[in-house]
Amino acid sequence: MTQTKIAVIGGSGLYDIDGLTGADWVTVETPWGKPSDAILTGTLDGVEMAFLPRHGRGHVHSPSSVPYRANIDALKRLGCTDVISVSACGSFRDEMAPGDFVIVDQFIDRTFAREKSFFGAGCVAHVSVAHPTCPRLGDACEAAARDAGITVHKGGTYLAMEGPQFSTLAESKMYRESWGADVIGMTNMPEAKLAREAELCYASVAMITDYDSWHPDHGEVDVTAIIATLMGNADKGRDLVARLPALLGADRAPCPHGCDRALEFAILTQPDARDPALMAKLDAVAGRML
Ligand SMILES: CSC[C@H]1O[C@H](OP(=O)(O)O)[C@H](O)[C@@H]1O
Ligand SMILES: Nc1ncnc2[nH]cnc12
Repeated sequence: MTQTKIAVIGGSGLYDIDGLTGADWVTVETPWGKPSDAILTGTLDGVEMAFLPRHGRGHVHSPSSVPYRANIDALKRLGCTDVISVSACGSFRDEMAPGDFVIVDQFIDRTFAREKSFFGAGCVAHVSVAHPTCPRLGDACEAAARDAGITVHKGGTYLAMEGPQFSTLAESKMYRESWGADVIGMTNMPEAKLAREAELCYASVAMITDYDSWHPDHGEVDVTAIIATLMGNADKGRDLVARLPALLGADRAPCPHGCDRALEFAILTQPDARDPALMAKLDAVAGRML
């Protein structure tokens, strides 16, 4: 058993959470640069929590400029075991309506202007992301959403686009009709891949704000409409997060899906061929293996 420490990465509209005992914003330095912001730490129902606003307070970072590696490293460095992403998303399905939540379990990664791995020349590693989210953590998020009276859909494919512009109508239709995506956003990749490399359980809660641009009855997505829906969604997101500690508990058994052991056979570079400078940067992410 290890001690549970739940990290929440808050997306657009979610810049803090309430009710933490001993709440403190802590600054964390990482070898990958500065995280998006300081991290709000404290306990909730006796469980340790860490909250990081993905875009920073005041919404400073665009989806492409979010320091994804620093964010995941900082959460690992703080001892987090589980990461829950709470994100604003567009919907490609009639039944996934604005205001609903989707527990995402798959991704299509269309991002191209971001650092996607902690590893590289001097220490090569290949982790599996066939199942990029943790079912145990996803189940807890679903239960928390249901307890909070939120309309929640279990399972869905999230199309991660580069942005910051929204999709063209042709892209929107292609993602929905040909590619089978259910929701769209700009931030969960490479975040989910990096969490896997850092051996953290990762779950993604998509808070639906709009129908992107494909829906014949809803016109094209625009940010004013998104913001109107975002505020109500953020309150529901806070309610969901507040219910997680009681559901996950303070003592955590090893992940039954192996998220916490993802690096076990992943590092290919022989010990004597590894680059000492990169190895030093991997102290938190891969410390267990080094
Ligand atoms: C405010 S609309 C576009 C913006 O919102 C989402 O951010 P996040 O995933 O952090 O909630 C989307 O991915 C875009 O970054
Ligand atoms: N339609 C959309 N496309 C990309 N990111 C989004 N975030 C919220 N709605 C979105």
